[in-house]
Amino acid sequence: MTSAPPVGGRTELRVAARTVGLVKVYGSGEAAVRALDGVNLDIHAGKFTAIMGPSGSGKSTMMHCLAGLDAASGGGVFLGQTDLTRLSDRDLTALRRDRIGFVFQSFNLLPQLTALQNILLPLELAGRQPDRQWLDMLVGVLGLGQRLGHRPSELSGGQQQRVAVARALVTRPEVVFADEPTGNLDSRSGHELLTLLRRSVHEFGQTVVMVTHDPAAATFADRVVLLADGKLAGEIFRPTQDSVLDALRRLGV
Ligand SMILES: Nc1ncnc2c1ncn2[C@@H]1O[C@H](COP(=O)(O)OP(=O)(O)OP(=O)(O)O)[C@@H](O)[C@H]1O
Repeated sequence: MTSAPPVGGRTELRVAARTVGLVKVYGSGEAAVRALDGVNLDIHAGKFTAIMGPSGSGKSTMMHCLAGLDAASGGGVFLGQTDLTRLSDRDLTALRRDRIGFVFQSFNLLPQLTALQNILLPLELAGRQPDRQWLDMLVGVLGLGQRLGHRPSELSGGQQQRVAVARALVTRPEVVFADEPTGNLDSRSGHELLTLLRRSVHEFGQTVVMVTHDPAAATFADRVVLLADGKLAGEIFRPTQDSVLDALRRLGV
């Protein structure tokens, strides 16, 4: 039986999520694709981690496995001490609802709900009451106070993305996963969004994991983890645009 390795360890960093020998194979026989090939990765709690690498290197697969959206083919995936590979579909759904936040590139807001209703949806699904102070703070920091009664179609792309961020943070999840969160934004809105994610980490202790192709976006992270061909291919602490570009170049991007 796989059990969660001790949290902490030599670096004194707390571990929010962890993969142990993670393997993910799509398809079977001749058509099988080994998207992840034995990845051991710790996601540090209260830190902003970016996952980067060439197209097809396994970034989205990694994130989907970590977030319990995709089942591992082998190895372990832990959120805190919980091994996701041992959970039933029902328990995984509850875990995603109660312990994880998501920010998708396409926002995924419900069009018939107002901004506020979208933000509160995860709490409603979990049968929890909003923490009024936290909600007010999020809405204030995100500059959404005047827009709470609007539907997504009445909001700009940047505003929609801020609603999506508020929705991801409202439950104070153990980890927020962001998949190319700036992909559909102009550069100013993208910069604002990354600043918000970074503030949620450094001011509120949130753990954030982001998949991105953008070296400028990666500089908002505390650490960049590089993937190539489904394997870990390095990491950069306190990334700069130059150090990220160098690393990507070495990987043939
Ligand atoms: N549902 C699937 N069925 C079959 N193969 C898949 C599936 N999803 C991903 N793959 C394959 O797994 C590998 C890793 O894909 P993944 O989407 O994780 O890469 P990525 O690094 O996120 O790529 P990109 O930067 O292009 O988004 C690729 O070879 C991809 O074609």
